[in-house]
Amino acid sequence: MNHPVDRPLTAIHRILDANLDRAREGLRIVEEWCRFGLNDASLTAECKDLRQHLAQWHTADLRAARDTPGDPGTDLTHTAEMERPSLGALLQANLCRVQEALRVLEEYGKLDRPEMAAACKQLRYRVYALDSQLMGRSHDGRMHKLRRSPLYLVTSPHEHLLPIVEAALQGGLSLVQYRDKTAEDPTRLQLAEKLCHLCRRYDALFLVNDRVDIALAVDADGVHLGQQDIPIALARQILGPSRIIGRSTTNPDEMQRALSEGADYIGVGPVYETPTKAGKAAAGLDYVRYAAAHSPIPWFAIGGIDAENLGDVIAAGATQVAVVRAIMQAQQPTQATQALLTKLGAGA
Ligand SMILES: Cc1ncc(COP(=O)(O)OP(=O)(O)O)c(N)n1
Ligand SMILES: Cc1nc(C(=O)O)sc1CCOP(=O)(O)O
Ligand SMILES: [Mg+2]
Repeated sequence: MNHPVDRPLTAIHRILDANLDRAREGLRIVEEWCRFGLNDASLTAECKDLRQHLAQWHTADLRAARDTPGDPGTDLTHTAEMERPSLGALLQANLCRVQEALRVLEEYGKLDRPEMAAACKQLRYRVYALDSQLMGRSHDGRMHKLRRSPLYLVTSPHEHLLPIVEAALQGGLSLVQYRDKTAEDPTRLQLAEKLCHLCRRYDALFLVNDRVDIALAVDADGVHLGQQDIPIALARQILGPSRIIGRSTTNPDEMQRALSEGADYIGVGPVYETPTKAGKAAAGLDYVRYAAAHSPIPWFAIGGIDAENLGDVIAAGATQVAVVRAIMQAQQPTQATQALLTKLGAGA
């Protein structure tokens, strides 16, 4: 065996050659999903541009250093590479591969071609941004965000709807549902689109109440369906596998059905009677305790919850709550959001 210090430049060239290939292959795999799975022109263009930037550095001298038969690593395969339990896992593995390859190019590039090393550092930051954009939109990525959202704002119609939601986002909110039971469809569509963009800017999830068609039209992260809305399986068929579907439940039977139908999360309520949903009897804290003991999926206590009674809801076992008036009617939505988040143990 030749010691690498005997021929360091050839070895470095082999490392650069292999990692330029590795990074581009990983990008191509991600690009195919952006193009054919998501139909997303801008993510597809970003992957392609990254690949083309890398191609510029893959010069003939690096290719000439390749020695595949003499490479002891070609037979080494980790079992994790043979198993991809989900699309999310496949994309994540390839994004990690690209990031690792870029880091290798950056480090070894410093020894031989510093300009390429500096360029690869910038490309790595772009891949991180791609990662968060893309994984934020897979089912795994969306569910990860949902689990990390202790507070869920369900909106009500308001002349200052967008500024209120933005104020709440500034207070740390990361999950929003557009709920409007009375507006005409063109208004709903327009508001849903604006809210969706706003939420994206703050890296928050955006769901639409009741309306699968509007959720799809604005490319929302999901939909919330009540007991009177369409079956979850049908919504899944329309929305595809990556979006979140929530279901309202008021008692253990409804919870059980929501679970067997494949809900991603459930609403648990109304905890207290509320004018926002007038006429619906309270399910009470007993049902919150039941959910705490039995729900295997994320669940949000909802109905009449405010800063005053939140402590009781938390004491009954809730770690995630949904509110309408406590934010929509607050004098200062940013501070109201922060106060609720602090009580939920997630304040700034
Ligand atoms: C998080 C959350 N939970 C429950 C509901 C209520 O949904 P639904 O029973 O369909 O009633 P409407 O909101 O459509 O009046 C919800 N929207 N969000
Ligand atoms: C929209 C909604 N759904 C409920 C349910 O129990 O399913 S309670 C509710 C209204 C919650 O509004 P507020 O926070 O203003 O009381
Ligand atoms: Mg509904």
